[in-house]
Amino acid sequence: MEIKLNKACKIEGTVEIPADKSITHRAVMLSSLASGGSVIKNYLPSDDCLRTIAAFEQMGAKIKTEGSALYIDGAGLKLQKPQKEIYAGNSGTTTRLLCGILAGQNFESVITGDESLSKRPMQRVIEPLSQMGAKINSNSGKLPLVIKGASPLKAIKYTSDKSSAQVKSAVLFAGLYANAATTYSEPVKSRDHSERMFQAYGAKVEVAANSVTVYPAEKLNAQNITVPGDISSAAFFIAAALIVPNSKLTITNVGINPTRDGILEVLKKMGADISIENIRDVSGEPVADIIVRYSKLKAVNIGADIIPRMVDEVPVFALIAAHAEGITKITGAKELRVKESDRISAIKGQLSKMGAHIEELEDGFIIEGNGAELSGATVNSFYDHRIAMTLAVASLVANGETVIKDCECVDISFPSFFEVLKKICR
Ligand SMILES: O=C(O)C1=C[C@@H](OP(=O)(O)O)[C@@H](O)[C@H](O)C1
Ligand SMILES: C=C(OP(=O)(O)O)C(=O)O
Repeated sequence: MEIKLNKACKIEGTVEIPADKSITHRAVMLSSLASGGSVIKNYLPSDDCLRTIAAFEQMGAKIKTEGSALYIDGAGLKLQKPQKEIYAGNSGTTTRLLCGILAGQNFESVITGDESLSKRPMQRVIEPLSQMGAKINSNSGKLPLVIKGASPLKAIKYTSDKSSAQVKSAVLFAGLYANAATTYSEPVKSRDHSERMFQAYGAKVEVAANSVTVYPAEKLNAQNITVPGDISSAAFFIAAALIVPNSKLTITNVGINPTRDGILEVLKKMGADISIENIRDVSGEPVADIIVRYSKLKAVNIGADIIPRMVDEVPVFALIAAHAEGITKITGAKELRVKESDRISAIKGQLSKMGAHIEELEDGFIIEGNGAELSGATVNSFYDHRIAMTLAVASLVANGETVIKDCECVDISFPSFFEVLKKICR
């Protein structure tokens, strides 16, 4: 699906951001592994989360949808062997977290995915889970994966060389099936939704600065969870309001978990007019309303210490940096090369086509913001939802028409993106 967009006069109004993708995945997984009936309110019905739901239905969880809620009758920690392979679609989170759960089962299972997912690295989960005793065969570290679980798994102390919530969560899930406490350490703390939610479902977890210890569990307790809005989805509208002159936008129900709020911290440093109001707790996650006004921004340098807190926002941040005064350097973002597309190369290529001054680094970008005016062009999303949405926001400040290819990929994380965008563009 090709989408054509034109320059916006301003961004105005109030939007409620759809539910968090990371939290929806985890809530479906933990509810499926729990004993009894859980309710997940305000879940995200995006393609990636639907893959997770389908996977657990295949393994014995009974999942019913009613409006924006999911009713899950858990299968317990020991799942049923799926009758056929599990298709994870485009979703890295489904695949990697599932590996941790399948490692602890008494059966062999197979995970496959789409073309993009089949190119993504899985050795990062194969390695710790193999140390724990699972037997995993792969296509040179890529999908399809054949996972033969072991019971119990062997507890390990694992130090990861990268900060990845997916690897961490895979090890934590496997730790529920281990013979003793399992500890995972990482260089910079990655998103901690798993740790928070494990505790809510009754698993024993100890959290230190950059490490987490999980204890074996006999059972998990069903829960009622409300999923907050996704800051990674909100980031596109924050960006739009910041760079389109005369804008003012209120974004309600945004998760502001401190392991996810790097984008807000960096934008404030750049001089962004962003206020965070009505901070509250929703099912153990901090949530707020965010008011954003068009702002004159100054360039900053960001690196490996903050990237894990804004990893999925880097593409749209690059666009914002192209509107700041001065030169922004982004480093420590090499992980972007192994997401749904090579996001460093995609952003450099497509924003350059629109007239931005961007240099590509192995692990980031150098972006010259001074007065670069964007022009409409025909650009490629590479079937990557974050690239499609970044280019849609870029079109709002570009002269002339922008044509974005293959926009159906927004369904991966934000199916209503273009409707919401239409509502706030004047
Ligand atoms: O755990 C999660 O829900 C996610 C972790 C991040 O990936 P990595 O763990 O590979 O950094 C992020 O990019 C992804 O969108 C969701
Ligand atoms: C990288 C992403 O997701 P996943 O790894 O789950 O495919 C994303 O949503 O930007």
